[in-house]
Order: sequence, then structure tokens, then C-alpha cells
Amino acid sequence: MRLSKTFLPAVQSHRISLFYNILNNIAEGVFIVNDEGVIEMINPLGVTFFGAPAESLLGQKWFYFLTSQYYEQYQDIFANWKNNQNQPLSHGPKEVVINRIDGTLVEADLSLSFLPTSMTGITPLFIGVLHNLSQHKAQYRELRKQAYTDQLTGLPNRYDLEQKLGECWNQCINNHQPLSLILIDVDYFKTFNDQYGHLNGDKCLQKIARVLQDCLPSNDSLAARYGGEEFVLILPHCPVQGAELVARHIQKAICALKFTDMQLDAHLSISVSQGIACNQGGQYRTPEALIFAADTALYRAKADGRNRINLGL
Ligand SMILES: Nc1nc2c(ncn2[C@@H]2O[C@H](COP(=O)(O)OP(=O)(O)OP(=O)(O)O)[C@@H](O)[C@H]2O)c(=O)[nH]1
Repeated sequence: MRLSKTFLPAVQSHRISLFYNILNNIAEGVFIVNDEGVIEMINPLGVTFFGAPAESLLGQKWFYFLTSQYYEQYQDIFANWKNNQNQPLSHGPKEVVINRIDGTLVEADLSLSFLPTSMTGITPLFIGVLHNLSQHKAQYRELRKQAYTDQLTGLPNRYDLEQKLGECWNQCINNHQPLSLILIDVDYFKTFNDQYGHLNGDKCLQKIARVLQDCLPSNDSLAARYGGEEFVLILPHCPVQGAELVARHIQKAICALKFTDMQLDAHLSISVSQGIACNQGGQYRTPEALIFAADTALYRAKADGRNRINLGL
């Protein structure tokens, strides 16, 4: 800011240098812009948000450094404000993403405060206070990922499955597309655990998860752990014949699994039972009804002797 201390009384001059010291040492990024959005002052922490030397930031419009979505927002906000200056232009913390000079992105909370000419004496000014959110956001993303992921297999968990199924359901209904679901249950898994131990049982579930992932027919299909030794495949845009082919593929791949890397007998093999249901033309009213139909089909596959594929009605 262009303030001269030369003719100011000593007390006032002291206050101004105190103010500068506070601003330069405060643990938030602070910048001051004029009514065009041009940066007039920026503190050292503020500079780190933009990733360029203070000298090159002064004189530039601050919102040029925002990613496109926020850039347009603030460009509009400033333009609207210029057209109707009676509107106060202040807000509390709002999320923005800053595109630093080196191309890296910084997620931050921005609070904007308006200082009218009656306070500044020259021209209205705005104070921007930036609080770095990048670390919190990274932690949040990690926790969110964990909340949606089955820890043992790395597949989406049941919670994620229910969300995704709801989304696929709506999308397929709206586009008049079929939606198939395969419910898969490992056969005699209690015996596997009893004979080879729970840890080997865990490794076996991990192998099964990898097979299911590899058998997915398209990028929009999804394998999830439904719970215990049960898994689900969601196959959007897939008619029942396609789902049956996928199930046969899974059946073959599971039966071919080897456990010699776990120091188990080379002849040991496992199998799964599968129930298929497909919503093609509105047979089912809800995603829950589709799961129920696949579950009933799975129950019959088990009852018919296991290592079977059964189609729901
Ligand atoms: N190792 C391991 N075992 C699990 C896990 N979750 C569930 N199980 C086991 O899976 C077994 C399921 O047993 P049951 O429901 O009797 O079914 P099953 O023995 O597979 O028999 P069928 O399904 O009728 O063919 C139980 O022994 C559970 O302890 C897990 O995360 N790890």
C-alpha cells in the first residue's frame, strides 16, 4: 500500500509499522486488492499461495490465479459489484482452488472483506485472507477412500456398492438400458478356514477379489465385497445373456485358482455359487428388489449343489 510514514505523528507511525509487522507475520495468507481486483499488497504467506515473487504479483488481478470455475465466479462477482456498488462484497470462508505459477494447485478457504472509501480514503479495497486446506483435503480424501473401501480386498465395500448401485439404477432406468447384478458366494468357505486357517482364508478372499476385478467386462461395471465371503458385480447396460457369460468366466477363473504360493496343496481348488438378476424392461421396482432376486437365485444355486450359476426370475 502506498502509505508514507514521513509526516505522521510518532504514535501513528508506530501503529502503522506494528500493523505491517502483524500482517507480515500472521499465519494466514493476506492480500489487498483494489476495486478492479488488482493486487496492491500481499504478505509473505500470501505469496506462497500464488507461488510467484511478490513483485510479479503486485499489479495483477488476483482472480487470474484461480482455476477456471472460481476465476469465472470472482470475475462475475467483481464485475457485478462494479455495476452496483451498493452491494457489500464480503464473505466468510469459501473454498477456492489456486493455480500456482508452477502449475500445482492449492486448495484454500478464502474470506473476503470490503473496506469502503470512507475507511480507505482513496478507493475501496478488499482484504482477502487465505487459509491453506490442502493438507486437510488430502486427509479427508484418504479417510473417505477408506470409508468406501473394504480393507481386506481393496474392493469397494457394501456402503460404496449401495451408492453406486443407486446411481447405475437411475442411469439405466433413464436410458432404458438393462442393469445386471451377480451375487457371488464362496462355497464351503468355513471348511477352507477350518482346514487352512483364517489367514489363508483372508488370502483366498484377496485372490477371489482380483479374479472378479479381472472379469469385469467394462469400465462402468463394478466388483464389490458384499460382506464375509459374498461379492457383488454390478453390470450396467448388460443384458442377462452378457451377465451369464461374465458368470461363466468367473466360474472358470475361480476353479483354476492355485494356492501353491500359500504353500497349500497343488490340487486344492475352490468354487463359487452365483445368482444373477437383470432389470430389463422394469421387472424390478427398486435396486433392493434386484439384489433380493439375485440373492434368491444364489440360494437356489447353493441348494442345487454349489459351483452353479442361477438366473433370477
Ligand atoms: N478368513 C476369513 N473368513 C471369513 C471372512 N468373512 C467371513 N468369513 C468366513 O466365511 C465362512 C462362511 O461360512 P458359511 O456361511 O457357513 O458358508 P460356507 O462354509 O461358505 O458354506 P456355503 O456358503 O453354504 O457353501 C465363515 O467361516 C466365516 O468365518 C473373512 O474376512 N476372512
